Amino acid sequence: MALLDIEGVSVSFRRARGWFGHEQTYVIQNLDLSINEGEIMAVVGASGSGKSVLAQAIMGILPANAKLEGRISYNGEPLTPERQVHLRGDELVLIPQSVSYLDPLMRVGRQVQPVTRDSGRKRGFITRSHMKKTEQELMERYHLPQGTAGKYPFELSGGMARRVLMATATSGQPKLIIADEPTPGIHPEVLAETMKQFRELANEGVGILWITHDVTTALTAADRVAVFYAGANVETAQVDDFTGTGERLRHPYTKALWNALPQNGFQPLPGSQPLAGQEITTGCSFAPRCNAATAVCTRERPELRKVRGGEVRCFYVT
Ligand SMILES: Nc1ncnc2c1ncn2[C@@H]1O[C@H](COP(=O)(O)OP(=O)(O)OP(=O)(O)O)[C@@H](O)[C@H]1O
Ligand code: NI
Repeated sequence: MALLDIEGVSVSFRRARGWFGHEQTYVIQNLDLSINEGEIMAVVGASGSGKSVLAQAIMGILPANAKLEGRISYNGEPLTPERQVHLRGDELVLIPQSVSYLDPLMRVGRQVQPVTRDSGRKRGFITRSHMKKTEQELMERYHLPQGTAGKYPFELSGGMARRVLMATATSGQPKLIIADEPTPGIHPEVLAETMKQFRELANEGVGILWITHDVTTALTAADRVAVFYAGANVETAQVDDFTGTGERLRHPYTKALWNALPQNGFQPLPGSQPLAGQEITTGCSFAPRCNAATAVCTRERPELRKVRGGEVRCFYVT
């Protein structure tokens, strides 16, 4: 049983249209994805492919105008809004894409919990010893300069803020971490630290969903890589599949992503990702850019199927 199981999940936003009308725009379509205990699953995909929206859906923090369909299970049971509230910030944590998730009016030290939780500590009531412990931890474990705990978020540099977010998320006893990396990437040093900490946590059994737009980075630390295209996961590959000219990769989009990397010859993929639409796409969302597409690809939507130890959403991959 997977730690997190996402089955047939779609997310749409309700937007005003004209004077009185509304329309639903689908940004995630029939997504299937699972994360096991102790596994780092990287999610890669172009900007706007729905990665952060998926993170919000799992955490239960989608905006009010969003509609979620499908099933998300955690530990074998449906992840209901009640369970999300109960688990959030505890077993289930988010390292958000932007620092704007930190409370701008609260000193950093109050937003980070020390590793050993003070028993009976109540929210809002922070003792001097708590602040001291937090300060020490920020310095030792997260390499932040002395005095960080007393600062406000706006006083932090990008790299420092990232470390604080990491500290906030990992200081309890998380079982599932959703890490949404900022675009463009984070400071290489902070990234290296983060990846090391993720691996340690994964070794302890924590499942990690690691959202990044950068394939090269994903490959350095992940176990599996889920590739998003226009709101759907087109492939789940093993890290080892990314090799050579991409002959072990399954989906044409994953191959194109791989071959577009500077070290693989910078071969660009013509065209662009389709925009979010009013309805779930009938055909394959990649068909307009695919050399191998046939009539069936624009007519029918391929299901995710298991191929060579991975998963792919394409009729023709063998
Ligand atoms: N609150 C919202 N209301 C309406 N549309 C939204 C909202 N939030 C996100 N979207 C749309 O959903 C789509 C997916 O956005 P998302 O932020 O998940 O992309 P992403 O894959 O995380 O991109 P990036 O790599 O740039 O972070 C985009 O088209 C975006 O405009
Ligand atoms: Ni994002």
